[in-house]
Amino acid sequence: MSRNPATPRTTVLGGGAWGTALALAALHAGHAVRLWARDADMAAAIAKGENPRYLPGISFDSGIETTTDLQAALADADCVLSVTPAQSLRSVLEQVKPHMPAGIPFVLCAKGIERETGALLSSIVAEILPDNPVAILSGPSFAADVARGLPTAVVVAARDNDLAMQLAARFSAQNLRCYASDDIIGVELGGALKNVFAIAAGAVVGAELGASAQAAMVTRGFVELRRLGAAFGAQPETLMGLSGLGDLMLTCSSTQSRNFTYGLALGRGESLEGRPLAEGVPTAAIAARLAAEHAVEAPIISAVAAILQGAITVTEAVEALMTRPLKHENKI
Ligand SMILES: NC(=O)C1=CN([C@@H]2O[C@H](COP(=O)(O)OP(=O)(O)OC[C@H]3O[C@@H](n4cnc5c(N)ncnc54)[C@H](O)[C@@H]3O)[C@@H](O)[C@H]2O)C=CC1
Ligand SMILES: O=C(CO)COP(=O)(O)O
Repeated sequence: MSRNPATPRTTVLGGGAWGTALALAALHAGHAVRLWARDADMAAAIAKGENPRYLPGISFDSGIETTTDLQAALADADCVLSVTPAQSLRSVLEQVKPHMPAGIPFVLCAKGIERETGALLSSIVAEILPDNPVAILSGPSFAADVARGLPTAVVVAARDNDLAMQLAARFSAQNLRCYASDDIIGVELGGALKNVFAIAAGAVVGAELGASAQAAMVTRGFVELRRLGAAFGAQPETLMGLSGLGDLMLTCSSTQSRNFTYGLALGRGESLEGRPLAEGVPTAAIAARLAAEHAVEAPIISAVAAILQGAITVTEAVEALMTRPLKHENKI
């Protein structure tokens, strides 16, 4: 179907909770929206105004055009939002590459680091789609809140500040406020690593160690985020913002977070089989390796990785963290 060239034409890759919510947000911002889902039933349901698997109980405006055909999805797009899980990005990009219009922004909305290589997602885009500017959309934003039209603020980062401003304006609408940033690395790291600390915070709560321990875990996790940020060249103030402190506040304290509830299950000793996507699981392992390679002290990230590997228990991890050598609080 041809679309009005004056209307922003946004293509969303991914028919999960966040892809659906962002497609709706783009629709509400006045865009013509096409959503690609690999699953035909999912595509059909979203076109009808529901996503019973990932956004149960929420019905929304139909008006999102859906397809399982990637070429058709990308045909006349002028901006692409990439909303499949972090570990699938490389394979999705290989499929996207032959059909991707040159020069249009590719906006990453997943939160994670590639498990196999340690590559930041933006560098995978730069490698596979060298002719498309990459941007990152991140910040404290539960899909269900955005799909319900509740007020939410996020940040959009691009290396080129003008592009970041254009994208922030493009996706802002009455109840979605987008700030701009030129710090891709900081925004990316904040989004990826908060998931690891959400697992840690959930584990503390699940093990009934108390609200004080939860606050300590999140605060010291934030120190590790700032240390890794410094090692990777992130701007420190970025991590004090929405994709950093803001997303830690949200996901380290709410049972709406899949990473927090994954940690809860860990702390309670419950089964971890068949749980919803928890991006912090693969990211913890690779973040622990990256921290070691960059000589960054990151005992919480290492502890989460070791717990997930089955090498230590939550109780052992907390005991080890509590008995580390005493130190000055502000030595980043
Ligand atoms: N749900 C939320 O509140 C938010 C999620 N995010 C991030 O967005 C990303 C996606 O999360 P959700 O949509 O919530 O996950 P989800 O589990 O609800 O949906 C994931 C979707 O990706 C599809 N998918 C998985 N592998 C694929 C592949 N190889 N090719 C094509 N499609 C594939 C699945 O079929 C599913 O439709 C994650 O990185 C998450 O951290 C970011 C902000 C908010
Ligand atoms: O990233 C999110 C909110 O900002 C969603 O968190 P979860 O993936 O833990 O549900």
